[in-house]
This record gives sequence, C-alpha cells and structure tokens, in this order.
Amino acid sequence: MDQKPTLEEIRKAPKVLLHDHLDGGLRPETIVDLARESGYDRLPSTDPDNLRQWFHEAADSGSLERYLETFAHTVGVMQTREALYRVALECAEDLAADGVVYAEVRFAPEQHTSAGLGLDEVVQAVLDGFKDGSARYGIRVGTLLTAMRHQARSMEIAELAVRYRDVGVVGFDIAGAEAGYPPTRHLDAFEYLQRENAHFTIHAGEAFGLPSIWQAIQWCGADRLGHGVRIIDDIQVSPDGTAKLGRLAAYVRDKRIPLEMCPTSNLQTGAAPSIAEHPIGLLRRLYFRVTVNTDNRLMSNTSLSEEFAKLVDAFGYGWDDLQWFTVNAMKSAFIPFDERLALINGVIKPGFARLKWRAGLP
Ligand SMILES: O=c1[nH]cnc2c1ncn2[C@H]1C[C@H](O)[C@@H](CO)O1
Ligand SMILES: [Zn+2]
Repeated sequence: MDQKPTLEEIRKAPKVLLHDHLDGGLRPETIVDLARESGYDRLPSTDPDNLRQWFHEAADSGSLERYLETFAHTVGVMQTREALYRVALECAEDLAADGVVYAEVRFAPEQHTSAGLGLDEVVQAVLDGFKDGSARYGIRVGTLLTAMRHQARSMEIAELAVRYRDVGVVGFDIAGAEAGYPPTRHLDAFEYLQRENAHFTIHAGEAFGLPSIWQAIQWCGADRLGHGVRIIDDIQVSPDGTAKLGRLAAYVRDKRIPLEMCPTSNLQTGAAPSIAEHPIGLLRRLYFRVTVNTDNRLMSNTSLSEEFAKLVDAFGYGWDDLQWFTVNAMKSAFIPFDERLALINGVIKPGFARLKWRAGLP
C-alpha cells in the first residue's frame, strides 16, 4: 500500500492554521460581488476566474513590496460592516471545508476605515462573522489584530487587541513591507502588550534578515515569528549534513519559539527559491518548532492541505511529520493551555490515528 499521504487524505486530517490573512483569502466571486455593491471600479477583471488568475500572477512577483500591492483590491472591497462580516463568515467556511479545526486569522483594522467605519465597528463586524461561521461550520477561529509597520497606529491597535481579548481577539501582529520598517519602530506597543500579559507575533525574517528576527525576539519579546525563514542565515551546514547553530538560531530553537512558515508565499516574494530548497526542510530536521501555514490563500492560490501536499512531494513527509507540524501549531496557539491540550488530545491525535489506521500504518 502507498503510504504517502494524498491531497484527499490530507484534507480529512484535523489541521491547525496560525498564519492566514483575512484580506488575503477572499473568494474571487465575493470580490466581484462586493465591488459591484460598493461601486469599487478598479478591479483588474470582473470575471471571477480571470480575477483568481490575476491575483496569483500579480503576487508572483519576486518581491514582497509588489506582492503587497495586490491587497489594494481586497482591502478596497472590505470597507463596510456587511462586507467584513461576509468575508469573515466565508473564511470560516472555506477553512472548515479544508479540514482546519483551529485557525488564527489576522487582518489590519486600520485599513478598513476609509468609508467611515470606526476601528471598533471593523473589529466587531469581523468577530461576528467568525462567531457565526465557527458555529455554522464547526471550526474554532481566533482573531489576531495586525498593525501596519509603515504606519504609526500600532499602539492604538494594540489597545484594541487588549480591549477585545475576551470576545475573540487572541493576539496582535505587525505586517507590511519589512525592509526599512524594523520591529523596534513599534516598541511601545509591544511593551504595552507585555505589561498586559497579551500575546503577539511579528512578521520577521521574510524580506529582511537576522537583525529583524533578533529585534523581534530580543527587543520586542515576540511569542512567535511570522515566517522567520532567514533564521537559516545563522546556521552552517557542513557537507556531511551536520549543522552548527549561531547564538540567535540556538536561542530560537532552545526557547521553542514557533516559526509560522508559509512555503508558497515565500516562493512568490523571493524569500525561498523552491519548495525543495525551502528552509523548512532543514529547520524541521533540526527540530525547530516549525508550523505550516497559508499566509494568503488567494494570492498564493493555495490551502493548508495543498501546502502540506507540496511538502510531502518535496521532502517525502509521512503522517507522523504532518501530525508533528500540527501538534506544534496547536501548542503554539494563543488560546489558553487547557483548550490547546483538549484539541490535541480530543481532536488532533484521534483524527491522525484514524487516517494512519486507514493507511495501514501502526
Ligand atoms: O507575508 C506577508 N508579509 C508582510 N505583510 C503581509 C504579508 N501578507 C500579507 N501582508 C499584509 C497585507 C495585508 O493587507 C496586511 C493585513 O492582513 O498584511
Ligand atoms: Zn503574513
């Protein structure tokens, strides 16, 4: 029997997704509907299939800055309460259909106020969509509030995250162009969150190298790293395969700092040359706390199951590897420990056991 997990089987596995952008995962049909309803007339195409292809090709640019330009069109149609609610509800539906049992989905409230909504209204609309979507489709979704790193609203967004922490917001993040916008630019927000015992992740080590990762961890106190692929710049691999870790890489591994890796997204922005050469192979071999994520399902034309299937093809991963990535992600989530444990023991382990049993594995 072929024991390599197939895409169909992977879809059935109970998966955990920690890094997914709400404004990077819209259905093309929904973008067209919302543009028509709101009078947004700058879409590159009003045909959903063409639009799907346009996003994928435009994002396939080799640069994070050009990749990020495509978000003008998704953010452009997410400016009303109804639009935000619909996008959040459909996000929960799409993730559940892919077999995701727990997700943390992020978005930047400050980008959704151009038609007059206040930050609180924006957050409430998204939380309502996730709440209804979770109940309807049998998935748990936590929200991360993102501040844009080139703007100066991180303190305000951090306060918003703390204000909504008991009603669905589980953490905070910064995103956007990395080069020229170091995490320490937002140090006051991170210090505030730490005083509030709140959780946060930082996009770091994607389009910029070790200094960004070092600042995110040692200055800002990040709980997790968004991408973090450039940590391999601090690892030397000898021809015989043995690896020597520098001090920062050793710290990240010793402290079990979770890496939110997004393979396909990294190919599109030029952060990795191919799936087979993606740092995830080495980092998994060295037992860093690696997790697998989608980043932007629309721009990368992907799903969590497809990301796993690509890794299975490139690295020969089996069920035990996929379960290891999944348990890593669940351990690294921002919800309370007892809830994480309940999902690991009550959902993830039994779900993988069933799939392994069907594949004839012990
Ligand atoms: O991979 C990324 N790196 C940095 N910023 C990103 C990435 N993917 C999405 N973003 C930005 C664009 C979105 O508008 C914003 C909030 O979700 O986050
Ligand atoms: Zn991201």
